[in-house]
Amino acid sequence: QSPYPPGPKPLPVIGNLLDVPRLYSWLTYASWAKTYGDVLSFRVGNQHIVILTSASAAREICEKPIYCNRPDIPIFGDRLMGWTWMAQLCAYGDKLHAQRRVLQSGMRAGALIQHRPMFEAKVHDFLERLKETPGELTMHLDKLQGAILMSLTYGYEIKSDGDLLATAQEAGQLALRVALPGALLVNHLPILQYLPNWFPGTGFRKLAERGRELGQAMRDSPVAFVKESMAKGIAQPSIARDALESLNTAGPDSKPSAVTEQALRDACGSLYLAGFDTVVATLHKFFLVLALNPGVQRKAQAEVDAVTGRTRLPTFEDQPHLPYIEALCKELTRWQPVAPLLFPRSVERDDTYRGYFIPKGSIVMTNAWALLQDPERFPEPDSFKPERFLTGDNLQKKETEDIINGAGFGFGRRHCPGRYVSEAIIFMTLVSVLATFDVGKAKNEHGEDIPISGKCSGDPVRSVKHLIQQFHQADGPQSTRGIPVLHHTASVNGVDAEWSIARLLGLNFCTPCTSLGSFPGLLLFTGPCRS
Ligand code: HEM
Repeated sequence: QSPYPPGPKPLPVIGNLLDVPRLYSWLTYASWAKTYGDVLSFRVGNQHIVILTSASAAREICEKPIYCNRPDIPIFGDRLMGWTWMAQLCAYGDKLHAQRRVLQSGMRAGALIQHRPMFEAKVHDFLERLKETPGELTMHLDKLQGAILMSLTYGYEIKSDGDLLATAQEAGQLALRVALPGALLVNHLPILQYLPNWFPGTGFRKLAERGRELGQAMRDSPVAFVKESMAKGIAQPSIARDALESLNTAGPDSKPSAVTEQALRDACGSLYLAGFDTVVATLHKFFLVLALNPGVQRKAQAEVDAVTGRTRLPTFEDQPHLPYIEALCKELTRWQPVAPLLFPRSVERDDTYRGYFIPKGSIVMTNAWALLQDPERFPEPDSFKPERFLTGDNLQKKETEDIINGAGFGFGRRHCPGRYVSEAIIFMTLVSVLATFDVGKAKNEHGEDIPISGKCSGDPVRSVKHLIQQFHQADGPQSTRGIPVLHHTASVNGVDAEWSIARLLGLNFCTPCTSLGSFPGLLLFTGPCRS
């Protein structure tokens, strides 16, 4: 048998359990990579873990179908919550292919053009709310992303309470509650799921039951809403509407990976949990970047102002004329990545890669943080420098972009299907905020800046928590920039422009985080979650 990929020497029974830090595990993996190379492995108990630290290895491995499963998390499994229908947790195979067809068709760059007015309108609503209560930034960002996802997926406008969004939000909170490391013993001792209900310590079954109900509601109610709206002829453009229309017009398709109504329900029902925290965390990061880098903020504002003449809000049509903003968006993906170890894969059967044996059931993770922090490719990697994307020949640019996309959104067959959606939301929010707000550090009672370190928390479950907590309550809106924050009912050229602008002095964030569960001392499943 070929050797396992090299790695630190394991102890008997526990393997490398004591070598894997709970905090900043990606830093440890990056330093191991210097000794053991870009494909290294270690063991925790009898679980093999492989860490990839080069784009070439990540591309090659993540493209192979046998590396495209997700590790099992018992609470989400079919005996408990039954959430394995969700795209992000789904086994690799026909069901996933059908879902990904729905998602890729509904969220490809071309398909998103019809949603641009909606993105702009939701961002304008956000500006209004931010202007009124800048200290509530977190709440406003949550509302922005919630409203966009419900509209994009179902053409649904959120109401105050008890609506479809509430179900998705409860499901998001539950996902966090049940999947956080140490939250439920059953995730670490899967045998517990087979115990009868009366057995002490099986309280997780109640949560599982609620999860099952929410999962069902998340899949069925919104699609029922879309069908009803279609029957009345008032359905707004959405991924679900377009997919239902294609289903109605297409002839029967007997391929195992054919799109069915169930695939469509599953695909659409996955989007809130997959696309919420990742985008909200990136937008939080943007505000942090502005507060930490006044020079970047001024440059970006100057570029936006030159295009709009400071008489209107920016639009998607302005995008080709905003190269510095484009570079800023890329740097935002690179700097302090939201998913430093991407989402883990599990290996379906024994394999040999570059002469190394990778056993069935191994967990494979890509150290995206290390790829995006490579000083040869990204000099001074700790600094936030959009300029790094404005130079270089085309070839180098292309390679760098591939790395940013792969390390930001995943390599290979299970890469993020929501990349273009997040790029559109992030672009529109960035330019609109830059046009209308100045973002700065909060002041203390003596009027002095409260320092922000910009240091990221090392907990893989909360890698952006510290970034976010470093903001402080704003001291209220103040007029500065003199650009209209338009009501979304107004035309983009500003007929009903309201000439009152807020200044953001400081922000008060909650704690979006970036992974869903872990082994004792080891990240098991990296993905979006909330706290
Ligand atoms: C800044 C924003 C985002 C980041 C950084 C991000 C990142 C990721 C990553 C790293 C993966 C795993 C890829 C892999 O395993 O190779 C993923 C999967 C996924 N993302 Fe995103 N994502 C973002 C936004 C979104 C949005 C807005 C949506 C949808 C509206 C979305 C939907 C999904 C889905 C459905 C999957 C699961 C795909 C699968 O397992 O086959 N994501 N994302």
